[in-house]
Amino acid sequence: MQTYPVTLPWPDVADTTRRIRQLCAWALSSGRPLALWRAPGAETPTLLISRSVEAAYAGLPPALDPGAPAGFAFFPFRDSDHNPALFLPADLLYSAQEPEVLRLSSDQLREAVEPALAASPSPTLPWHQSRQPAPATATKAAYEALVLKGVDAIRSAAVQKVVSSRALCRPLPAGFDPLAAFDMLCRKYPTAFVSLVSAPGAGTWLGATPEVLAEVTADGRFRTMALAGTQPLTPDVTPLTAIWRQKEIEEQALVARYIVSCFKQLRLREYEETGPRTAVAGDLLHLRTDFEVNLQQVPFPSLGTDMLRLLHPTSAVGGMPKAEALAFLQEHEGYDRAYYSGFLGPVNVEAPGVARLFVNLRCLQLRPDEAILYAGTGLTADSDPAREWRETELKLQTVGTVLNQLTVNS
Ligand SMILES: C=C(O[C@@H]1C=C(C(=O)O)C=C[C@H]1O)C(=O)O
Repeated sequence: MQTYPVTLPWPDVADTTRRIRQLCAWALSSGRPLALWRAPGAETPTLLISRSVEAAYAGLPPALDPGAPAGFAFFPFRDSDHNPALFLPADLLYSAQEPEVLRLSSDQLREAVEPALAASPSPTLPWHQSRQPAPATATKAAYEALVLKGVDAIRSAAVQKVVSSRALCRPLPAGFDPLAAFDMLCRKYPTAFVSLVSAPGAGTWLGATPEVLAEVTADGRFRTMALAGTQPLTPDVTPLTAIWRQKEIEEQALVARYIVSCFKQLRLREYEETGPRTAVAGDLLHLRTDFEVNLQQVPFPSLGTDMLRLLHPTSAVGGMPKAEALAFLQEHEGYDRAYYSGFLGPVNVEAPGVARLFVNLRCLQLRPDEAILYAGTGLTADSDPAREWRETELKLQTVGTVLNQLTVNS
């Protein structure tokens, strides 16, 4: 399908925020899925709308290959009928970098969207809702009991590492506006991948994640990272002064080793490994190792695709060994993670062959009157339940900040 740019006569002054709102209003009221995102370090967001949700149902994770279709991947933590894997085709693209231009895949879509450009969107938009009930939320006692079970499983050698998580339900402030919340996350977290995804069936998800799952860049590099270990960023503890405990060093090393084992499985030896270093993510610090492969120098044209399929879900969100850790979570975690700790991001949108996929962390799901927030912590044999609970509280604040401060429509 050919996407051609169309310059459309927008009826009013060049206000990209308003244009994004108009396009979202049209997509949502006509039952179409949308994804709005701002890449780390980018100045402006991109909006993608698909012709229908039926066109977005996906099986395997997307191919990271210049010839593959352009779209936005939105994959759940685990496959299930409740949380379909989606690859939203790039039928309509709008980038605030080119405010007068819409990229459309067909004349049909152009005819459908044109009248909407003159409409005045209402301040409250009909965001898509998940058909699933709200997930069970864990009390402090319940979460600490889960951590203890995880520690037992590690001590008995059933697993090496497991990442437990929980959901938290918070009321939405009156007049909460997801687009204003998205803008706020963009301003507050310039180095995060900030996203707002709304799709029939999957619901509406907002987040600001620090974790790259698989990236293929315009200059032919494949990148991924091992991110784990958490402590708060405070005036006394900065990336330069942070000290890590043995527990966090081991926990992060396991994630790095998992990535190396995926390269090994593909028999790739030519990767560069940098770190671990302390990295800032919002008000938190993590340990991070970066991995990079120069795709021009290795005989692996499908490395991005193969690595994506091997990596997800990584040991940073599931555990190790993968199958045993996932079985532990299925049995004991007690709620449906849905799209939390799945992955998301654009493929072949920026340019053919460029993909930016992130782990869906520091996110929330919007429901009519409430937000469901999600966070997890990597456990090892030395985990302290009260400390792990506090760590989830800190992580929940990253996206939770929009609920504290946003009460009016912008
Ligand atoms: C699971 C989460 O984060 C992951 C787990 C971390 C940890 O255990 O220290 C750190 C970064 C992420 O890889 C989350 O944010 O919910």
